[in-house]
Amino acid sequence: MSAATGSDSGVGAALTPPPDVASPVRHPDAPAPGTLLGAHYDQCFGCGEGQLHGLHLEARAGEGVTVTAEFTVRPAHQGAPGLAHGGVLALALDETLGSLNWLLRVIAVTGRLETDFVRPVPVGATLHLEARCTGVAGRKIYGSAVGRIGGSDGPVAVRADSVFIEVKLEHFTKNGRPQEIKAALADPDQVKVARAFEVNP
Ligand SMILES: CCCCCCCC(=O)SCCNC(=O)CCNC(=O)[C@H](O)C(C)(C)COP(=O)(O)OP(=O)(O)OC[C@H]1O[C@@H](n2cnc3c(N)ncnc32)[C@H](O)[C@@H]1OP(=O)(O)O
Repeated sequence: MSAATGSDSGVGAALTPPPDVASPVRHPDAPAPGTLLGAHYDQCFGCGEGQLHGLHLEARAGEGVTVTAEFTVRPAHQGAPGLAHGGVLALALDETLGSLNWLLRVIAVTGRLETDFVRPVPVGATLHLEARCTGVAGRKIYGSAVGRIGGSDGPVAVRADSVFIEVKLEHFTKNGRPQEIKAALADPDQVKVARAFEVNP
């Protein structure tokens, strides 16, 4: 078997929802449209305030199962001189798509993320992201996101389609490094504990 085929290659793991896909259902307790979601975990590289060079991405609940988010590219995020690193842009898309799970109130992790890099994003630019859940099929949660430069009507810089897979809390408690898991679970703020793992509070 060649290295580019077989079950470990990811080839064939479709991003197209199956015919029996269900429309996503916004949880009744999801934050109202317009609400800032805040960081789900202060050490998250995507949104956490505790990460000096993190993206500090700010996501906001939208209508239905949609979110908007913003992040400003800083010098620490460069790939080529003066330009955002593609991996950082993929992270911004991943984090925004991951925020959708909070509106569904489902614990899920990224299984697949396919990204189009449409135009370069300079340092100092603010990327305006929009993500929407396009369907749910069993444990698979499908989503799409787009990032525009400078404003919600700015030119498209990046796009992504994703499949998140619903997991149990044990996904984190069994696989995460114990010291961080213990610290996160010990937070006296139960909402913070819930959000660190995106668990229904
Ligand atoms: C708290 C939230 C933080 C959010 C942060 C932002 C999001 C992230 O970056 S999360 C971190 C990055 N992601 C990860 O670390 C995930 C690592 N991967 C894993 O742990 C596992 O492969 C996992 C959990 C995704 C799937 O494993 P497992 O639970 O055994 O799935 P499995 O039972 O094989 O498959 C379940 C279904 O998902 C599908 N599936 C599994 N993996 C994929 C994939 N990569 N792509 C597409 N579909 C997939 C399967 O085909 C199957 O579909 P069906 O039900 O139709 O047969």
